[in-house]
Amino acid sequence: MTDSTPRIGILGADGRMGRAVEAACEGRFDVAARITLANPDYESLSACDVVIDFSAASALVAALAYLKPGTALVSGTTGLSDTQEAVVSDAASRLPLLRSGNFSVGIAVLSALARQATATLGVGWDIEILEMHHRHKVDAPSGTALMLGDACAKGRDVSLATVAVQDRDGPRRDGDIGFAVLRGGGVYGNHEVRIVSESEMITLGHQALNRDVFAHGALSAADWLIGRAPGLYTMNDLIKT
Ligand SMILES: NC(=O)C1=CN([C@@H]2O[C@H](COP(=O)(O)OP(=O)(O)OC[C@H]3O[C@@H](n4cnc5c(N)ncnc54)[C@H](OP(=O)(O)O)[C@@H]3O)[C@@H](O)[C@H]2O)C=CC1
Ligand SMILES: O=C(O)C1=N[C@H](C(=O)O)C[C@H](O)C1
Repeated sequence: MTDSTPRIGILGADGRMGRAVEAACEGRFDVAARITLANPDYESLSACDVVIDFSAASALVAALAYLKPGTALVSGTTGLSDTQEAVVSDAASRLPLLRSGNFSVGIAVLSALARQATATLGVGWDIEILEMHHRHKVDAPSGTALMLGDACAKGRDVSLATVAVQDRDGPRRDGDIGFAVLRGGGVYGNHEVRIVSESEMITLGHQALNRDVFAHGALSAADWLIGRAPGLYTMNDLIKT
């Protein structure tokens, strides 16, 4: 480590992702703060150049108050309420903030393909999004599934909120974007977008083969984000530069 090695804070450091991030920091980042539920020393975040968050919505919201203006924040936590989403988005007026429901490059590409496919195909095709994750996952549908749903909705020029069906208990309506959720075992994260007509079905899919893909993606985002102007950034900003 040198004096110029960026100082990083890990929010949710003892979690599955927090541990993967800490391991991936080796030789690249100086881990200056580790925030856990047992030791929530948020003050230590004020000494960091960048904070990586894979924790819980309440922890993310609590941490915001301790970040000095200009501290880069990379957040992957999913399952925020609308109110929590608004609080976090507001923080982008004083922090460079990059958020994504998925830090893999493969999902960024899948998302672009899903948008392109739904824009090209138009009406007459039904969209269903399937996801499977490990048995411990708290939120459903996953942040990634919602991102993919949003990409499909944008392809159709509609708002996802008006067409999303998360708990189907009746017939499908034209224009619905349906979500199906599976949980079990140790699955890192599988996602499929199915686009189906009366005669054919397109399946666009992605499987995460380990958790490191998310950790390395988040650290690439951290490298890119340090020193940028306050604002809300996404993986697309990183990929296109
Ligand atoms: N964007 C992406 O690419 C990815 C996003 N994620 C998301 O990241 C989040 C974390 O996932 P994962 O690591 O699997 O979950 P874990 O439950 O393994 O980790 C979360 C950690 O945060 C801790 N925590 C909870 N509340 C607080 C708090 N108030 N202060 C400090 N620490 C707290 C938990 O402590 P305790 O265990 O004691 O409850 C736990 O150690 C989820 O929202 C998940 O969806 C996950 C993978 C990739
Ligand atoms: O909780 C997880 O594990 C994951 N969560 C993210 C999500 O909600 O999409 C990303 C990835 O699929 C793993």
